Amino acid sequence: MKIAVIGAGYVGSVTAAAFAASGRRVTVIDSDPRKVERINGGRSPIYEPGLDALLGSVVGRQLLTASDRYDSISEADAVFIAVGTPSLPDGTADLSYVSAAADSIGSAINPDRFTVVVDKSTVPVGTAGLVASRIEERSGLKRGEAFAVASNPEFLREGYALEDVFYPDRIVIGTMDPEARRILKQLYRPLLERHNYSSLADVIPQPAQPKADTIYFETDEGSAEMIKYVSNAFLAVKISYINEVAKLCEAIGADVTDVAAGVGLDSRIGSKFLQVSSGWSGSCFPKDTAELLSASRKYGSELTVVKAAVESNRGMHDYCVEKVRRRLKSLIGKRIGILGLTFKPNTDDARQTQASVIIGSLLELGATVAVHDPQGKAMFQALNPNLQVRYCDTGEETANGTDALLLLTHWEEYALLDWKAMRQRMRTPYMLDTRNFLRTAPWGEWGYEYEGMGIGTVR
Ligand SMILES: NC(=O)c1ccc[n+]([C@@H]2O[C@H](COP(=O)([O-])OP(=O)(O)OC[C@H]3O[C@@H](n4cnc5c(N)ncnc54)[C@H](O)[C@@H]3O)[C@@H](O)[C@H]2O)c1
Ligand SMILES: O=c1ccn([C@@H]2O[C@H](COP(=O)(O)OP(=O)(O)O[C@H]3O[C@H](CO)[C@@H](O)[C@H](O)[C@H]3O)[C@@H](O)[C@H]2O)c(=O)[nH]1
Repeated sequence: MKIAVIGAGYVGSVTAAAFAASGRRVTVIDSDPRKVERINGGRSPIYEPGLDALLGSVVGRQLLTASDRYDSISEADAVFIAVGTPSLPDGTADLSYVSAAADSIGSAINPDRFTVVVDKSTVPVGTAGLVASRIEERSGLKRGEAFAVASNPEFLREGYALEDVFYPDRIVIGTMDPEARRILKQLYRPLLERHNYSSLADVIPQPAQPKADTIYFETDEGSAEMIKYVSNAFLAVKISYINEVAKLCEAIGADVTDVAAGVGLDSRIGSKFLQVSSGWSGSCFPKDTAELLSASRKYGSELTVVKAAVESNRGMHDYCVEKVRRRLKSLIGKRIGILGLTFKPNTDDARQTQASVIIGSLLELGATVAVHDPQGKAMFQALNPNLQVRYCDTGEETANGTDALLLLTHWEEYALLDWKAMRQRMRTPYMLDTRNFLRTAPWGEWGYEYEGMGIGTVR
């Protein structure tokens, strides 16, 4: 079977590599020639643990090539669309990249063979129909005859993308076309059965925990498209809930870590996504909650729970700034060090990260800010040209002369810093750990004033 994947970003490059590792011949198409060149050189276009080695292996075995041309579409049994769907200013999803990809597929599709076009991008209900009409317009073909369209949302998490694509909880397929269902089931069989993995054992990660079998779930296009948004919004609501509980724990005199652990022991609730933070962020939750909310309003059925989570989340960013302001009295002329610019560890993705909001507020309140991130500096700098901050090469340098350090992202590298020595670099030894990541260290002994999140003084 031959596959084409359009878009070599966080989803497309991982998807393409996983299909190639399961024995398919894959072409990944991207309009950015730098990404194409990197992949053809056997290197990852993004920072994602394990992806360099996997791409090196499948490119080396000639199972995967990259191109900026669409020629390979004419030979593909399945074409996956994995281009970006960022937010427009009104919160709705920008479908211009998906539309452009559909047009290019329409121009290149082979009328003499059946092709299933699969939407892996996160898109609103109805987009499968839009993709089909654009292909019909360009090609003169009829949906259901020479081609079909399916929705196959992706659920991978950045930083764990390989584990998530090789051992997913579920694969959701949205199409009522029987031929498309047959092709996709055949395509996913090696990943479902995990039988090809042994030959690539050196480049496919072992899951941290034993993984249950993957559920293969078939439905219609619209329901599949909806499943993706509802899943992301559900997770965002869950985090917002525990973050609000953290604030209450501080006020009432309880410890949110224990509260979350105890609550999560109920198997109906589960322990995942109950980690307190300065708020959820990144390239998915903010845009996907915005699109879902906007769709719910359009159809007169506003999802007020999601609306509350979005508002609460912004409040969480502000709460962190307020904690620092309260401790330092005023921020005018104060020097703040920020550890972590990405929305979570093990990624270089700095799109819509909470760090940009928090830093913006600190600067507005008169502070000067020094920042560090192990991987996210380049993207953060490119996306936030107006934030006047000093970029540091190390965590140690970030601490120099500061009145407060804020740990925003729990990179493992920050656990390894010599915190005792870091204290000597600071002007005022105040540390706000927004993830409760380093809370067990002997901060008092080292002369710090340490604050976590949601750790109230027990009365
Ligand atoms: N990032 C994630 O963790 C994640 C997880 C699940 C789902 N998603 C969804 O998957 C989609 C892709 O997200 P991403 O983070 O991989 O985006 P991305 O921006 O990292 O990658 C998109 C790629 O598509 C390329 N591209 C855009 N238009 C093109 C065209 N017409 N032809 C060829 N290439 C084109 C871009 O150059 C870019 O490399 C989004 O809808 C997103 O919501 C993302
Ligand atoms: O207990 C938690 C878990 C996460 N977060 C934060 O929530 C955000 C999102 O985290 P995560 O979901 O791990 O990252 P993503 O890579 O954005 O993955 C989400 O978004 C993807 C894109 O749609 C989906 O594919 C994934 O299933 C979904 O988890 C980040 O800011 C995290 O720091 C918390 O604050 N507490």
